[in-house]
Amino acid sequence: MRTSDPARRAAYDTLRAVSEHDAYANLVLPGLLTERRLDTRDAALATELAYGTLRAQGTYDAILATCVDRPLDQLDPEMLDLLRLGAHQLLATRIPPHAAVAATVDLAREVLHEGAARMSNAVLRRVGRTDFEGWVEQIAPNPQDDPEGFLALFRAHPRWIVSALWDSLAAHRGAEVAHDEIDDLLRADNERPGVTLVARPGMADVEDLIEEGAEPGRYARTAAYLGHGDPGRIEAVRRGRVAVQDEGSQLVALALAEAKLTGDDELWLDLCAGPGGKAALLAATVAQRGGRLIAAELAPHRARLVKRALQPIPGLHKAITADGTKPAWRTGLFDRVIADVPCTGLGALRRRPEARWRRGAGDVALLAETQKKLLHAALDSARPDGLVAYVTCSPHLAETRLVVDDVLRRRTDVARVDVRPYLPGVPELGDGPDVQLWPHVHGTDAMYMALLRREDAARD
Ligand SMILES: C[S@@+](CC[C@H](N)C(=O)[O-])C[C@H]1O[C@@H](n2cnc3c(N)ncnc32)[C@H](O)[C@@H]1O
Repeated sequence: MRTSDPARRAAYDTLRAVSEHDAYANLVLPGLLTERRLDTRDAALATELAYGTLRAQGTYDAILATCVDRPLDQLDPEMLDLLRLGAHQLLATRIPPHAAVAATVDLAREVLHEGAARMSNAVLRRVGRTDFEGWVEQIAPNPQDDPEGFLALFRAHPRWIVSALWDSLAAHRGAEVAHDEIDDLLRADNERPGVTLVARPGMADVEDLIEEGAEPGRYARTAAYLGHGDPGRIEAVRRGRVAVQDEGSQLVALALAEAKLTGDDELWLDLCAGPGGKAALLAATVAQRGGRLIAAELAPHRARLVKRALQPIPGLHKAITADGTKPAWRTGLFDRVIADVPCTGLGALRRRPEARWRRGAGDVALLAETQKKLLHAALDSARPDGLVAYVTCSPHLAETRLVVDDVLRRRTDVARVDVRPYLPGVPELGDGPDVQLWPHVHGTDAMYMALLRREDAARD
């Protein structure tokens, strides 16, 4: 591949892989950067351009729709990606407008043809006539009349997501706070998070990571922040004693591990384990108590990742490929169970730049059905007095509180446990008993956790 502009070319190729093959930008781009040996500066530019363009794609499309003389779905998809990349440079970077247009026109000539170069020149000149705020003024609804519609365009989130996040903020933090904070939350979704490390209990210490230049985590005793450093340079990461893991994920796993339990405490289950981040943290923790973890995962390729994640952890843990809704083990077997269920991922939008445009409101109901089945199965798998953590990386009420409420309405053998005492030092956890973490408040992904105790009674 010959190009005079490796950063823009890598960004463009990432956009194409995402649009054409449903690829994940955070998996594609690092591979391209390594394969093409981009230097640090170009790699940083390519990352900013690819992630920034993908994050704000819906807003750029709304702007481009007013600058192109036909519906956007009638453009070649290559042309559309190119225009989005150009719009991002014009509206959200410090690249001078003439350079943004010229670089995109050159790229059009290189990857498409002369006609595309002419078209991108004409369209981007129209885009560049006003700045981002100017465009918002022209095409966004009035914030007083339609605050959700305004924020959807201004903060580049689909409207249904703005609405779901707002509802969840209101339910957990009150209507007034939600009104004041929704913009902070959406803004936090648009910021690339730094790298957080987990020092797996009994295998590494946060102090060792501080010596490597990391800062101690705010809340989890296992967490350290590496900023935008490369975790691969740390020996303990290469050996699996330390891994990359959001602090919210660490907190919910540790809360389950710390919750008060009477009786045996040696057999734990992770019902939805892939790719294995929480499984590895829980396995290291139960190993310190002389116990073991069974980690189930439906997708065979993800079960292989779980197996790999568990390999360095001391103890006799096991990764199995299994459908958690149809347990392959006898009921009432486990002392502690985590059901970190498949969800829309609305709590981790800052990590996956394209994710917000991929999901639709219709996905939620379908996922909620699976989530309920998995929670029933998790409860059935726990022994009497055993504990179950229901966890999602989405704050959507229909995937969190409403799932738990629905499952509990149908059973007489479950009690709710207040999670908050097991998150010591974490502020602003609401009225309980469940907890919702927030990127703009806690600096973590928006993890949700409900804690349930299985009681000795029959299901309805
Ligand atoms: C949110 S992810 C789990 C993340 C994981 N706990 C971690 O910390 O790395 C949910 C996982 O559940 C898996 N899954 C979906 N349906 C399942 C089922 N019926 N049984 C077991 N796993 C399932 C998905 O493939 C996905 O890997």
